[in-house]
Amino acid sequence: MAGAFSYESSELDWCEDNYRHSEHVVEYFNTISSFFFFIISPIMLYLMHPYAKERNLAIHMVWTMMIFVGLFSAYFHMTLSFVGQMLDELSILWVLAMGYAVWFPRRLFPSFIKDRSTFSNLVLVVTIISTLSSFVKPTANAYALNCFGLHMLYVLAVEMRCCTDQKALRLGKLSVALWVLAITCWISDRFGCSFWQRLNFCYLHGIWHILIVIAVAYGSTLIAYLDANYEIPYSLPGLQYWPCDKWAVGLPHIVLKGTTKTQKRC
Ligand SMILES: CCCCCCCC/C=C\CCCCCCCC(=O)N[C@@H](CO)[C@H](O)/C=C/CCCCCCCCCCCCC
Ligand SMILES: [Ca+2]
Ligand SMILES: [Zn+2]
Repeated sequence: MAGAFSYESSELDWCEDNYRHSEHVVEYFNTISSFFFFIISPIMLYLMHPYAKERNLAIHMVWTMMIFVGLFSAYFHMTLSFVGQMLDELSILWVLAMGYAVWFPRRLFPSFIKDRSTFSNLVLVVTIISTLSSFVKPTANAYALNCFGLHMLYVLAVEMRCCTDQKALRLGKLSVALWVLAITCWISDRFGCSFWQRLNFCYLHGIWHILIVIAVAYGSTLIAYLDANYEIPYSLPGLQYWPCDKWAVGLPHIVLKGTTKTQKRC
């Protein structure tokens, strides 16, 4: 058991040279880049609050758990231990499950599912089974997680088919572009390491960390915006960018221009 905590007990080893910058941190840049999750997650929690308050406070679980993804990712790259790998992968699985439970469009539910709470229970059962099966062949977990990423892209594409809202379309294109860039870095680091070592540039996995957290911020805001239009249309949801809506770059969030629960009660 103690072996599972020991340095380099994971079968995974990313392209970055081990112990290059510190004798205590196996992959330095991969560890440092995981801290991006700590920067983006609290900002997203703050920006999502008006929408979550109106829709369901459980939505905050997604970005709260992303803080743990960052923590476990940093621990994994610092040690490359088996426990670090499992914590990193299982925390991603549970964030994805949370995202599906709160945002999966109601009209795409399987016909035998009546409401969101039954759907969430189904997601919970599937996630518990996946958690247990992740110990069978741990090296396959990352690929399975990326398949969920592909499924999310499919759900987004289905939802955007009839969309004419220019701001949402732009956000959709940006999310997909960021995801493509991120996954290219992840695959290149995994399978093209000897090439990158020859160029003395072994930082693609760290760049993946930065790109994927921004892709998730963009993609999840878009899904949340489509959800708000469907579930709380009276609140007149709109899309804006933080810190300044006029800038070409920034973090997207939902603004509610119509009535809200508190206003309705008055
Ligand atoms: C309708 C469903 C909506 C769900 C929205 C939920 C959003 C949260 C999704 C995912 C969190 C991703 C976190 C990535 C953490 C990276 C840590 C890491 O690098 N781990 C690696 C080892 O260090 C590991 O090998 C990585 C495994 C692959 C993880 C793949 C996750 C899928 C990401 C999907 C993101 C889609 C973005 C949206 C684009 C439109
Ligand atoms: Ca390495
Ligand atoms: Zn990583």
